[in-house]
Amino acid sequence: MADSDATEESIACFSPGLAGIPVAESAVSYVDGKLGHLEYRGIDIEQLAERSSFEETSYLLLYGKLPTANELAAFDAELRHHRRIKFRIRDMMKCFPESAHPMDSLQATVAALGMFYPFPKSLEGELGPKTVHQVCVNLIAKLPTLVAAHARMRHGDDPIAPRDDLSHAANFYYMLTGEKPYPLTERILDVAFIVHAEHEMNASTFSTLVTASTHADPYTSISAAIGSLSGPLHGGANEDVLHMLNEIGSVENVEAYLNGKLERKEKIAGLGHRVYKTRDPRATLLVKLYKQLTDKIGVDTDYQIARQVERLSESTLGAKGVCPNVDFYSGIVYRKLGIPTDIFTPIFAIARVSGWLAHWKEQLGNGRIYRPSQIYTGKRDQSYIPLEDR
Ligand SMILES: CC(=O)SCCNC(=O)CCNC(=O)[C@H](O)C(C)(C)COP(=O)(O)OP(=O)(O)OC[C@H]1O[C@@H](n2cnc3c(N)ncnc32)[C@H](O)[C@@H]1OP(=O)(O)O
Ligand SMILES: O=C([O-])CC(=O)C(=O)O
Repeated sequence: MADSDATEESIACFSPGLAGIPVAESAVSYVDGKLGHLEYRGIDIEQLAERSSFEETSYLLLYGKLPTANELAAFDAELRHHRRIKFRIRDMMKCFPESAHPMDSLQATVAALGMFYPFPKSLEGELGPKTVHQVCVNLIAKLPTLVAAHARMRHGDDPIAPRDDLSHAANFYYMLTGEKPYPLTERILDVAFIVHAEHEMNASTFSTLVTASTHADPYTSISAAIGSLSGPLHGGANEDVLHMLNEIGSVENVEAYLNGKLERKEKIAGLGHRVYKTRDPRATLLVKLYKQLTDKIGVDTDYQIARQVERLSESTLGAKGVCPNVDFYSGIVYRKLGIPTDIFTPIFAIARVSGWLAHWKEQLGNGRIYRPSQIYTGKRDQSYIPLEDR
């Protein structure tokens, strides 16, 4: 560390990946990583998965309390009303390359939304509750439409207009496939949205907050979050898990696959978590959903391979707290619903936008610009060398 001016104090605080460093105070969700327990606004995720809807859970996250019947009806009606997207946004998506990943399309179109719905820039963050509410409704309502429209247009199909008579989950499925879902499909998608809606200070939520801390507009902040979520160490892992299951191909191949990965010290998609040192409670809920689906049609190879990966990794990785996370079992549920693999992470974003916005709202007016420090490891006091002398 010669030539650096790092102080002993800054070196002592340094935690790669900010592990264990609180960056905000928040009342949105609570995770107990040892027990594998998750609460949104104090309510156990299992209860929400059992009894709530995505619309109600979004209200809970944004407003810190369960809505009354009237409040829920009004919020739901607003969401339905704001599902449509402007034709210019659709035209813009048509110009994206056919090979564009749906997460890249989503990130770009959410950033573009900010041009259509200008947001007052304020140095003091003085924003009326109505403006803030309107932004939340607009983003939660429009994300499914953006995802479904791109998914269809990339194959040359026309986008399907949203239907106001369907729930958030049913309408997304309808816009994606052209078919109204069976009640079980609708409920499974709804619960998948609930369990993905929020997870305290994960990388994409932190991205939202870092961007918003400069008082950039919320569309820019959510676009930054979508970019963050797309990475394979975060939300993008749900897509990678399915590629891994395809690559393994059969239950008999799991052991050799795992041994190879461990020998090469490579990570296994869908396993491990910064906070959970036991099975992620959401993985358990997703297995339950999968079983509801397969009660009727029987388990398939994807699930059998995934279970074998979990079983065989227990003694090695499980022993050091590397267990299935939320991304491990979500893809096998979505595949069973006939959803294309590259739409898995966009589904995560459709759900997580409520959590991102809850944190964004919480930070409004009381945040300070994020500006951590660094430990400089470069040289000092170097002289400029003219080009001809180098
Ligand atoms: C929605 C979500 O974001 S959930 C997470 C989705 N991401 C994934 O599934 C990708 C695979 N998992 C990972 O890459 C990591 O576990 C992360 C990114 C989730 C967490 O990373 P970190 O908290 O930084 O843990 P880190 O990478 O330091 O791992 C700690 C130890 O567990 C091991 N480990 C962690 N995850 C895995 C894995 N998936 N496969 C094999 N070993 C693993 C590491 O090799 C390391 O071992 P060591 O102490 O012997 O060197
Ligand atoms: O909390 C994290 O780091 C990742 C995660 O599980 C999530 O965002 O749902």
